[in-house]
This record gives sequence, structure tokens and C-alpha cells, in this order.
Amino acid sequence: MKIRAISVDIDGTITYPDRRLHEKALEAVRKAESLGLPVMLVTGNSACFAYAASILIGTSGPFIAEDGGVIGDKRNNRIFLGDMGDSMILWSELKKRYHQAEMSNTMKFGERRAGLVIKRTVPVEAVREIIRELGLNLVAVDSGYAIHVKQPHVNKGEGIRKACELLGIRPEEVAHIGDGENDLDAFRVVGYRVAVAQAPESVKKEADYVTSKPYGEGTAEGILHILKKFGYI
Ligand SMILES: O=C(O)COP(=O)(O)O
Ligand SMILES: [Mg+2]
Repeated sequence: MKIRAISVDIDGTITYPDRRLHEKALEAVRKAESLGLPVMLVTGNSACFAYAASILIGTSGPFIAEDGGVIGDKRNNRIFLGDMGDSMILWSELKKRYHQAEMSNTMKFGERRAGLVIKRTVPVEAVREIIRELGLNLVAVDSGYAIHVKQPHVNKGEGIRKACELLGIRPEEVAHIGDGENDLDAFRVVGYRVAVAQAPESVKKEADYVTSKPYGEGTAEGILHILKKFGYI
């Protein structure tokens, strides 16, 4: 089995718990890149966020943003794999029932194109209940940092498939590292799966390797593990 790219989640995976970039994860990503293994950022964050992160970190693979809704590259070309769909119908119903419901800060300036992101002030089950009741063509996923409401075909797995077409490799040749339930869709399409230590059980049980350290430090460990296991070092 050959691994030709690493895809890595951002929040909780290359960061500290509070979302600051972890130096050890940064070093490990750069090491993979220096050994000729392209890294792709795969995140629930908006495309502008992923675009900036990709440039600052120095990842050479395409980035996948909005939980698979948008693929982008260094020249800021973008491919959209989804749109807002029924998400505003969901939002008006949610707001009626839960006064504490709040959109993510990244919803403010029309930055998002492929789904609604809400703060974790309402349980994901409440959102799912409204989707079921109204028969909306949406799914709700809790990344551990926010609740993502999107069309069912929008997910990190489909995003990785599209990014692989751009790279000219197969999804089975990708190793993915993540920490949240939104990473499970990525796990479904890739050839090798790494969960960082603080990931929920549902994610760890699907992983080929679970790191001993959490957050960015765990990812540094996970990247080194991949580099060794697949003969890069
Ligand atoms: O945007 C989020 O909710 C979390 O982003 P992540 O997919 O990079 O962890
Ligand atoms: Mg995450």
C-alpha cells in the first residue's frame, strides 16, 4: 500500500484546544512536505480561513473547506460541491424554538456558501429533530467546535475524492488525521486513518492508529507514524 498525500483536519488536530496553531504539528506538516508528501487541509472552517491557513502553513495540496463543500488551491481557484440548500428554512425554525441559537461568526459576511454553521448552544439532536420533522434535505454534524448543517452529499469524504482528482491520485492513497465526527466521512474514503487522543470514541474506534498525545502534539506524532510506516523516513 502506498500513501501519496496526507489530509489533515484543522481545529483540534493541528491546533491547541483553543484553536491556536500547534508548533509541533506545523513542524511535522512541513517535514511531510519536505519529503515530497503533499498535505491537504480538510476542515469545517470557511474557505477564506482554509486558504490563509494553507499559505501560512505551507501545504501544497488543495484545501477542502466547509466540511467538503468547497475545494480550493493556492491560486484561490474554488470548486463548490454544495450550496445553502434548505439550511435557511432550518435556521428560521430553530430560532423560533431556541432563543439561544446563534450562527457561527463565520456566517456574518456571506463567507459561507455550502452550509449553515451554528454555535454549540443547542444540542445537535435538536437540530436533527427539526430536519426530520420538516423533511429537509440536510444533515447536522457536530465537529466538536460547531454544528454544521449541510446537504447530505457535502462531507469531507466527497471533498477528498474531488481533491484527489486534482492531485491525480486515488483516495485510498491518502492518510487522514482528525479529531471530530465530521472526520468520519473522511475516514470512509481514505486508505489510512489516524485519530488524535482526545477524539470521541466514535472516531477512535474507526481509526487504524490512535495517537498517545492529544491535539497538535498528537498530530505531530501521527504524521511521524505515517512517514515511518509508509517508508518516507
Ligand atoms: O469548523 C469547525 O467546526 C471545525 O473545523 P475542523 O473540521 O477543522 O475541526
Ligand atoms: Mg477538528
